Amino acid sequence: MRTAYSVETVRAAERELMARLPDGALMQRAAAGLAAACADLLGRVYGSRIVLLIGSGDNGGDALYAGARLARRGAGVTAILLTPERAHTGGLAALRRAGGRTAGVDAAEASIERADLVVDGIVGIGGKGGLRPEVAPLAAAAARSGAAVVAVDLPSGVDVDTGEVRGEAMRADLTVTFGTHKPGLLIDPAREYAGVVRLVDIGLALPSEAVELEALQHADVARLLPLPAAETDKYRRGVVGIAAGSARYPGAAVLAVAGALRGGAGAVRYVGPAGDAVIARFPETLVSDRGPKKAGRVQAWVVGPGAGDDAATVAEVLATDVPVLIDADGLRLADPEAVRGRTAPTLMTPHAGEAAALLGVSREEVEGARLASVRELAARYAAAVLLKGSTTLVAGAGGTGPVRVNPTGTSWLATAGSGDVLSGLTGSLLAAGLTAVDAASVAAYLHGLSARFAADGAPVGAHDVAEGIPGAWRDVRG
Ligand SMILES: NC(=O)C1=CN([C@@H]2O[C@H](COP(=O)(O)OP(=O)(O)OC[C@H]3O[C@@H](n4cnc5c(N)ncnc54)[C@H](O)[C@@H]3O)[C@@H](O)[C@H]2O)[C@@H](O)CC1
Repeated sequence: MRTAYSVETVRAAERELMARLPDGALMQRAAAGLAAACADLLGRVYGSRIVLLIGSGDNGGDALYAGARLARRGAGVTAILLTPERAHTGGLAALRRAGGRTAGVDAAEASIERADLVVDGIVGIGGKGGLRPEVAPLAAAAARSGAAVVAVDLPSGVDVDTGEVRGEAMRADLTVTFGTHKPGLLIDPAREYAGVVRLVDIGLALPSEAVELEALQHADVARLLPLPAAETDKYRRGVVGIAAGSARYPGAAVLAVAGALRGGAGAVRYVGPAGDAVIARFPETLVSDRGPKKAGRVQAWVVGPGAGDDAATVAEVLATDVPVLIDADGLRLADPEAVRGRTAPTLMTPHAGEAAALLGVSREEVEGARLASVRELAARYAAAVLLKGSTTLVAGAGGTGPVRVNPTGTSWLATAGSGDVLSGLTGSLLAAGLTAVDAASVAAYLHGLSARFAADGAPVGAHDVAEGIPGAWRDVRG
């Protein structure tokens, strides 16, 4: 499991470790890791031209010490001191001893233009707000120059704890982060500014109860996949009910069933007006037109994809005492009191637009503040929430505790119907007995992986994503 911690937790762990180490030892660990990552990126250090952008804090100190190490290996290193009187004293002395030069902001753009590598040591976890106006042009110059950009700890200008980007920020090809990932490195829009993230172990001891974000990896997902035992039957594997589709949107029903058939439940029951379309495509589906209550036993329901205005079905499903996933139209039709009052687990799966409507804010606000939005929805509805998008997030009911971030997402998934496939897949995992948070995060993982495999660099349709799910399972199980 990859984890991320808040600045507060990182700072506390740093203080604890610093008290036990000689002065400056921690910064040397960080600088050594940073210099090694820069050297790997450059390939050849000797003769390379490196520009360091140096702010007023320890983040600049890391960059200066790393610059000194690279200068000793024959790189031409120029440090641009953005606030010369406040640059890290020890780091500056080390750079000068190693033959590095310093320059003021006036010389910065010309140096950046000729550089092979630009190191962003402007701010790290102590940064507040976007880049200052006088520094913003340097970010643009770095982006123009063709030099590789390495951010120290995190790209300057992004919000480390939330992934929000409220002003100008550096865009890095590589971010070398220390001790642990930070939320801003895993959540869009900031994640996009970070490029590839390399974690350098500096010996921090971080308490597991303070985890802010979790990103499942292959091994975690493999452990959570429901596998049929030797003596099982379809009912013991779980039956998932899909209440979806309408005369107008029969395709949503077909796609949700397509996802559900690949999620590990023993049987898929479909309830709604699109039974003929579903049976034509998937004859193994148990179809009923008698409404959720009379459809027969299910262990979890999916309600909402393509549901149009059928509020009665949504209410009927919410009144059951099994786990319920509410998606798409269902989110609009569900009575918030009925959701909050449920005793069995509830999982809501909005995209940013649907989340915005539920929260009464704009879509841009949700996209700019995903972590806060998913927690807020989970708190308001006392339900688990999967917020779809460029980084899909999953919060547990109530919104406290670690939020899961899906690492397999791909923009190829931004295609009509892919959410219907996800809802069916997730419902199937719920029926098979996974918790709401596990079902949502495992489904998002498989769904993203499947889309990557199916796309392989070309557009995919939602049905391709559904068909690729077994391949994603096999890949995860190794
Ligand atoms: N504490 C430690 O032991 C370690 C810290 N390390 C490094 O130290 C960094 C944190 O250092 P600091 O706490 O000194 O904080 P930073 O270096 O991140 O920034 C603090 C300084 O930046 C200024 N500032 C804040 N926002 C700004 C903005 N938007 N534009 C320009 N200036 C801004 C502040 O006035 C302050 O002087 C970490 O990110 C990491 O790189 C590493 O060396 C590992 C060890």
